Amino acid sequence: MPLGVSFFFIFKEESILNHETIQKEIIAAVHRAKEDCPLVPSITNTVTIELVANAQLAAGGSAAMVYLPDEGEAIAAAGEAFYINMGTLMPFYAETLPRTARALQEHRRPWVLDPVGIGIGGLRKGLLQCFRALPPSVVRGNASEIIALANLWGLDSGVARDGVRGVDATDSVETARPAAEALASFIHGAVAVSGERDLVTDGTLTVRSEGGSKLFTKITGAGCSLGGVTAVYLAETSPFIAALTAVQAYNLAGTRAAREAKGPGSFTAAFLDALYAATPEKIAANPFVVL
Ligand SMILES: Nc1ncnc2c1ncn2[C@@H]1O[C@H](COP(=O)(O)OP(=O)(O)OP(=O)(O)O)[C@@H](O)[C@H]1O
Ligand SMILES: Cc1ncsc1CCO
Ligand SMILES: [Mg+2]
Repeated sequence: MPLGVSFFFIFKEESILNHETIQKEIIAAVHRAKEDCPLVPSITNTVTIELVANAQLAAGGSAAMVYLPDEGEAIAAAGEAFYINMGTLMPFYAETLPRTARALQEHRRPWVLDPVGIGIGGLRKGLLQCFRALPPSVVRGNASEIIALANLWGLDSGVARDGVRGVDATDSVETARPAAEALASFIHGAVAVSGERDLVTDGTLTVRSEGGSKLFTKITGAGCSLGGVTAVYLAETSPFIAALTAVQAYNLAGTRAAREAKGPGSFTAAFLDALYAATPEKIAANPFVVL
């Protein structure tokens, strides 16, 4: 092989993420989260706040939930990554969320946005418009939320309408792929779309992760807590690997929990146990396909 050609192959192998290199990065991220116990604060909804904190602890992180503007600012600087979930807005969030997002930008802290309930009201819309100029590192949502956010930010989502109804999805994950890729490119980060099969993209590289359980749709907060766990891994690795690691952990733990659960109540407990017990190697070995 001429020297130029072999150099090309070596360069290609080292610089391009493939299935094997992605698995290695997932393993490293899970190890580091458990070793470092990063502080990952959240401003999240009041419905699922406890599940978010418990899932973050199970992944190895340290959780801290705040509501007030000055506390959001202060803890944004103290934390290593951050999670903002728009589920249950209150009037003072008009001040808390922009001030926290500005502090995150100033201190160069990566953060995850879950645009829950996009489309419900004016404050939510205004705050999400404000985040266009203060972008997160990862957007995590169900298919309808991802399509709606791409449309709100004027990106080419591939779907003109948005099918959000309350906080649940009415679109398929595959339908949201163009919106997810456009959003990920726009934020120079990653987007995770949840559903029966999850999609994770950095705008160029798109991966589909399999597993989980239908029982996830019978509890509230599986998606919210997935966002919180993504933020834990974001303290340790790139947006794309963080988003995929969390998705892989959820699909593995969800599959295992469903084997023992009798219904939504026992599923939630079995899921937290399985998330806590999930090894880096098993998380990386959960089935995923590079599309
Ligand atoms: N039909 C399904 N089969 C398997 N796993 C699923 C299914 N639907 C959702 N999940 C999993 O459930 C988790 C949450 O995804 P979901 O799309 O329900 O989020 P969400 O609608 O934002 O949830 P919430 O707003 O209640 O927190 C993800 O890990 C996803 O893979
Ligand atoms: C049910 C619900 N309502 C507002 S936030 C939330 C949690 C799921 O997104
Ligand atoms: Mg949700």
